[in-house]
Formats: sequence, C-alpha cells, structure tokens
Amino acid sequence: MKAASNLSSSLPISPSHYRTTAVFAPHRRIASPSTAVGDAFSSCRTHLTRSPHHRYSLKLLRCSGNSEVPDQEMASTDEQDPRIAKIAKAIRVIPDFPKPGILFQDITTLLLDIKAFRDTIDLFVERYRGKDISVVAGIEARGFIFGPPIALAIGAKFVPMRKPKKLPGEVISEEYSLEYGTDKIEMHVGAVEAGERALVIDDLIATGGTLCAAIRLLERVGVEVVECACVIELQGLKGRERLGGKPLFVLVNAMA
Ligand SMILES: O=P(O)(O)OC[C@H]1O[C@H](OP(=O)(O)OP(=O)(O)O)[C@H](O)[C@@H]1O
Ligand SMILES: Nc1ncnc2[nH]cnc12
Repeated sequence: MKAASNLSSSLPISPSHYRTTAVFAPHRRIASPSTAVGDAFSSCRTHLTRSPHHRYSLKLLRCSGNSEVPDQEMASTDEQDPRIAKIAKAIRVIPDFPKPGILFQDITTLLLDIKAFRDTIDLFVERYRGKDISVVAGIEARGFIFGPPIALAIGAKFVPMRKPKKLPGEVISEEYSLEYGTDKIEMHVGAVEAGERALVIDDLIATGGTLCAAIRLLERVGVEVVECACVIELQGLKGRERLGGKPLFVLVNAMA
C-alpha cells in the first residue's frame, strides 16, 4: 500500500487550495458557551496552513459552541494535538469534482491511512465517551464510515439516517433544501426513543442542510441532539449558522 504521507503529496491541487484548518478539543475548558453541552464540550480551533512544500503553520482561534474569538496567534504549538495535522494531510482534495468549481474533500485517502483513520475515531471517542449518549446517528453515506466505530466505542447504538426509499421498514422522513430542489433523509420508526441523547455524525458539513434535517428528524421524535460532529467543515458556506445554535464539533476546516 502506498504510504499515507505520499498520498497527499501527489494531490492534483494548486498552492491556493492547500489551506486547511484543524479544529480540535484540547481537553480543557476555554470560554463559557451559552449551551449546556457547549460548556462540557468547549473546543479549540487551530488554523493550519499547508504551504506548497507541505509545511504547516498554526494559529489558534478560540471557539465555544457556535461562536468564535477570531485569530489569536498561538503562543506555542504545544497545545496542538499532533493528530489533527496528520488527519488534515490525509484528506485528498480533488478540484472540479463532481462538477467544475467544486473542491471535493475526499476522505477515502484518510481511510487508507490506518493511523490517521484511527486517530480520527479516537478524537471523537475521547470527546463523547462518558457523556451519556445512547444514539449515534450517522448520515448516508459517509457518516456510515465514522459513526459505527464511534458508537461501539462509547457504548451507543448506531442509527442510520438514509436517503429516501432505502430503509425497508416504516420510516419518518425530513425534507431539506438543496441549491436546486430538495432532498430527504429517513430513519426507521422505533430506532430511537423519546428522551434518548444523540450525537449526529457525518464526514462533512457544507451548507448545513443535511445536518439540520437530521436534527429536526431526531427532535421530532423527542430525542435530544447533544451535538453534531464532522471530520470536515467547509468554510465560508455558513453551514454552522443553519444548525439553530446546536453545537458542532469538527476536526478539519477546509476551503469550499
Ligand atoms: O452540508 P450540506 O450542504 O447538506 O452537505 C453535506 C452533505 O453532502 C455530502 O453528502 P452527499 O449528499 O454528497 O451524499 P453521499 O455522502 O451519499 O455522497 C456530505 O457527506 C454530507 O452528507
Ligand atoms: N466539497 C465537498 N467535498 C466533499 N463532499 C461534499 N459535500 C458537499 N460539498 C462537498
């Protein structure tokens, strides 16, 4: 198998696409967020800039719930979890896929890098273990890759949230808007019970429409969505703002 470090060095991208941002939990409290869960889960955002020569420089942003204190230089990089940079580096960026103008964040290369993949799961597990979460709801398709190992590790069940007409049993569905038109996600009736605490997981947040629909679907049946978690957040699309104040935890920030 090709070494992970070589995967990203062969990326067909121009230097202007190399800027990536990593967000991580340094396991300490920073600011006091307004949401109960935000206090327990306050997180720290680092901006990680990859030069054409694959060197990284780091800047720290403070982040609590959905609000940030922008651009504080880090005094030192000691607080940076070293796993984050390697995860960011293992994600391949393909320009003009699936259509011109889209910078596609390809997590399949992260899955080839055993250490980076394991670190990705571990970072989420470290954050959510012991938080009384009984449901990990994963969004089709790439949320199915990250959700199950997290669910098993924290002792929660995994509930797939699927595209329409894929689930064989009785479903409830929630529609959401796309750039052009609408889409739907569905969940089996009876998969969750009112009063359960859920984590919603996906690989990536772009406009936030998908996560927003997942939150609505779970809340309609009385489930408390504790937090949403993604490996990647596309900056500039304001997906976070669509989550109605629900906390969002991401590992890597990338350019849309
Ligand atoms: O924040 P949003 O604008 O809603 O976009 C994010 C969603 O888009 C991607 O899935 P996609 O719809 O491409 O489906 P796939 O995972 O089945 O390929 C991604 O995996 C998220 O689920
Ligand atoms: N730029 C992107 N890369 C990967 N998945 C996406 N889903 C929506 N936008 C995406």
